[in-house]
Amino acid sequence: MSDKVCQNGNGTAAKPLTNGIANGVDEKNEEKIAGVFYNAKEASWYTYDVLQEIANHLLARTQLRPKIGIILGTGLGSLANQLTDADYIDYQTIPHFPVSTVEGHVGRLIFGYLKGVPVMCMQGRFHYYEGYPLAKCAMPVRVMKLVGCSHLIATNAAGGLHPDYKVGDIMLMKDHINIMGFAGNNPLQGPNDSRFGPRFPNMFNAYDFKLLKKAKEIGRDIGIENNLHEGVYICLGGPNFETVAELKMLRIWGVDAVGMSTVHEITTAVHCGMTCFAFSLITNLCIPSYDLEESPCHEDIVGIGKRQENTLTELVSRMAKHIHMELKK
Ligand SMILES: O=P(O)(O)O[C@H]1O[C@H](CO)[C@@H](O)[C@H]1O
Ligand SMILES: Nc1nc2[nH]cnc2c(=O)[nH]1
Repeated sequence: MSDKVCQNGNGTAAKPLTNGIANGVDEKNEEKIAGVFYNAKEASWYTYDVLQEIANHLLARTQLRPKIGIILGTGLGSLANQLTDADYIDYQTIPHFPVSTVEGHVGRLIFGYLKGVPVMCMQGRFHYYEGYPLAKCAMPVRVMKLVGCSHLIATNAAGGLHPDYKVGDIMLMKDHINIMGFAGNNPLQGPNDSRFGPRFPNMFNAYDFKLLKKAKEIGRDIGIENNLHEGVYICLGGPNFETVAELKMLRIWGVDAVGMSTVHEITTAVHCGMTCFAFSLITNLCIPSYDLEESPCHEDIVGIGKRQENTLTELVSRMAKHIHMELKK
């Protein structure tokens, strides 16, 4: 057994997390968080009017009018350090906004310029396992739309199931499996407000084919083509990582990377007509074997994101630049 903090998957000692959060619960926000646990009704509370109120609040706090929304996944938050002339808006200060409770998710919105392109960036997302209903997890996507974003770039940390994947590789998402939706849990559940989109949205081209092609081109330009893949992502509810039997099943299903986010965000974005691009940073390998000494651990996962900051910044900023130029045409 090695002496790394988290080797055996039995959980790590509770550590103080970022922005004052300890053991996953910020004392100041404990009441707010406790109030949302398992309260699915709250999801449908985010009506068009409430979301418009949030969007108006944000627009009053920044001069920027970005067309591109970015969601930074676990450990990928440092990409936000590259934003210039930025307005930082903590989630706690936004009316009706949840708070981030996970290490590696700072919990603020940033309006700024990414290599000259105006963007709206979530430095920290919301997960189902935090106790938020899926519609609430994905709610900021609708806010992005109401703020004026036509495009979404979503990033995540994920376990690599495909046998060719290595830690640090990037998997461009070409599709996903909405397994939580299979079980009747979907962010679009409940009354449909057609101002956002249709009752029965089509997910056929959820991940924009042209953007996918552009990302591969950029991958070649920045010399990461050998570490760049295209694959299928699945979001499980978490927070536990997978059993060996589950990994075996996911492989049979054609899953290449496994995580606990993104699918409900993309579903919501597609529903409201946004063009989506997403990728997974492969932070650990999901090897379906009982003979392994190591199992995934959140602290390691956060670390991989930080390590890949430069590459990820290059990819995201070049994609943003490309979208920006296309929108100008
Ligand atoms: O999907 P993101 O937020 O990138 O984070 C992934 O990494 C965390 C587990 O370490 C989980 O939250 C999982 O979803
Ligand atoms: N479910 C899941 N989420 C992850 N996020 C990062 N790695 C993993 C993983 O192996 N499994």
